[in-house]
Amino acid sequence: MAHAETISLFDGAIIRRAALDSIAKLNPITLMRNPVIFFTEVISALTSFVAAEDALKHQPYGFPLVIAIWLWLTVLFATFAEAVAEGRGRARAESLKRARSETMAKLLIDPRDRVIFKPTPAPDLRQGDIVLVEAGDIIPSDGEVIEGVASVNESAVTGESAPVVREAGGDRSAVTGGTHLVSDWLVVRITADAGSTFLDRMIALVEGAERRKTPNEIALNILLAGLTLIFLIAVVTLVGFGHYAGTSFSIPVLAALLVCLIPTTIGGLLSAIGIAGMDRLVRFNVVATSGRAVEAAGDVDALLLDKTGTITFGNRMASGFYPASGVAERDLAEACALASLGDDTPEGRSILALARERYSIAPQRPEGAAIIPFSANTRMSGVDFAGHSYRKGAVDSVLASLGTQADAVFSEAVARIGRAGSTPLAVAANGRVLGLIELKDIVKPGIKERFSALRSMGIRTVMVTGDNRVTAAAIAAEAGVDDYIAEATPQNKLDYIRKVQGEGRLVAMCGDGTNDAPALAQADVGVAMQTGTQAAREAGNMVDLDSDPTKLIEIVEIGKQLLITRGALTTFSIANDISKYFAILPAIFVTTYPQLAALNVMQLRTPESAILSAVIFNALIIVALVPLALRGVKFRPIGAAALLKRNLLVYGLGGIVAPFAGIKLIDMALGAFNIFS
Ligand SMILES: Nc1ncnc2c1ncn2[C@@H]1O[C@H](COP(=O)(O)OP(=O)(O)OP(=O)(O)O)[C@@H](O)[C@H]1O
Ligand SMILES: [K+]
Ligand SMILES: [Mg+2]
Repeated sequence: MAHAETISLFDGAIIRRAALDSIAKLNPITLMRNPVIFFTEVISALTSFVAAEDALKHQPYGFPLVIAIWLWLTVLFATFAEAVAEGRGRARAESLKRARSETMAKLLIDPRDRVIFKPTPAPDLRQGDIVLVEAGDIIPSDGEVIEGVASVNESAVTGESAPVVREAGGDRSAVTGGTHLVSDWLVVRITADAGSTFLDRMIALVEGAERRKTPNEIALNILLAGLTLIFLIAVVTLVGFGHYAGTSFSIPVLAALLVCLIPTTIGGLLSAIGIAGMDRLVRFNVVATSGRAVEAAGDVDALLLDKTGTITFGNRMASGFYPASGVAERDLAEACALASLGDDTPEGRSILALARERYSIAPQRPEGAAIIPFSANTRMSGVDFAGHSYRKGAVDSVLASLGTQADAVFSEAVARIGRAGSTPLAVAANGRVLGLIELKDIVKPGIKERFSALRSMGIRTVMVTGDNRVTAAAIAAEAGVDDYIAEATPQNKLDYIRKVQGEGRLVAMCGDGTNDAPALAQADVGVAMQTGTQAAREAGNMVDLDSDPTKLIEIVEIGKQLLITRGALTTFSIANDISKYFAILPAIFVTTYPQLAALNVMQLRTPESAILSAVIFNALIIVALVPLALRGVKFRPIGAAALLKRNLLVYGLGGIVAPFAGIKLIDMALGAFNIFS
């Protein structure tokens, strides 16, 4: 999380820029997106006309003018809140922009020839171009490794400076533009046009340029607009009532009353809360492409995880050959090597390496060989040549394809490998099973404790893997997941998510492979590992730059915090009304009904001062709550009901009490300067 440099809540440069931006945001056309504040702007404009007339005819600094100024300030404070939230993201975007490379790419004219290349500026690269990247080079754009193995320093994007391995064929084939190659070379097929690379999208996201209102925000906005309308009707009714009672109210008084009653506090802070949530994720090195996903994370019931590369480190390496009865180990090793000849996955390469190391077997690819590449659906790979056929793959898949069954010795060997948490691959030559390969993998450390933390948050963890049952069970036990599904195809993963969603629950999925992409796209929260494939990273709605599946804990906390903050400030905003009533209503009726003076519980000095104090409080409270909106209300894992009770108490009761104190103080301060005495 190194690049997540903390930006102070009150960074001077951000505040100055936000002050300017908040004025630009007064443009009514853009402000219309926020109905409550737009309405406040209309009221402010109307009051300004009255105030101008009053200032010309009567006194230059009269009550209408002061009210008009504070109504404008209310609008300005609301746009300021949004501008500050955006400014923090912008500061982060600046540091990312520095990573955007203006490098020259080595464009290969003929991908088979790694010697002749044409130097091409990175921005001129198009999807499908093939480039060579050598040690010391900056990777010019996003792409997929089609040849080579190399270590890459991705700190420009992830902040993590330990190099990561990038290689052709497997789940670690994606490279990101702006990162740089530390060793060896790679041939990369470019997968993004200039302007739409991962870095470009990340910059646009943190700048807030791509922010759209979430369905929840739209719903809340509709509710707030409805409340505004109700208060408008109430105030109009009041005018009629006053008329009947022989009182008439001036426009500034009515405007003040109306703006105090409509939910300006939450209206002004709503978008800042959403932006801040996304921003908090970035600080945890998670890039969310949709605000909706962040909200969904707050309510997730189940988390699905891929095994290899997500729960385990994912560098599955061949570690042993286990021949079937009557087969020599060397013959098995040779068959394994032949079956892996065209297999460009890390698993395939590790098998060739082990055969070379143990038996110096290094077969050449025979003339006219037909390569059968690995697919997540068949769960096998192999080669056919000169009437021979070699296959290797998941044990059940290989046996099923041959129509044979395993004998007891073989089954025991499969189980033994599985119990160790390794993956057994069955190997067959010309229809006969010759034995097994063991692929070793390691569970990421600390994962068990983190999963138990998820459990205490009420989230079920389910591992879904293409691997066999025994291995799945062993890894599931080691990692401490609640449940697992073995021998799963991409379709199974998708079906499982749909089933859980069908029960009305929200599902998160963490994965890294191309075969996880459909599931990542279907999940409500799809977290792709940065180490994963391009397809996975595009299908999900979040990318974890640290490739840590247990990061979901932080993601869920941030989602919950976002929902709680919004709820708390809505409660606060609406609770405020009660005390503003007590400030304003006695003030405007006191001449007609002197008995109402009894309602003046705050003992405010004069009607004008009471009304102005309420308006000033109403404006200042927006600014006062900006830090809370940006930082978020602290999330405590104490259960939904307890949390609701606590927040109602703090923000509901606080919302009623705070304005009494605030308005009284402002009234006293005005008195100290003899204003509207
Ligand atoms: N290169 C390969 N050749 C043949 N078979 C393979 C190869 N790689 C993996 N397999 C087999 O296919 C199974 C499914 O692999 P895949 O990578 O699709 O799993 P997955 O569904 O992504 O689940 P996970 O990543 O959790 O293991 C593996 O468990 C293994 O038995
Ligand atoms: K208000
Ligand atoms: Mg996988």
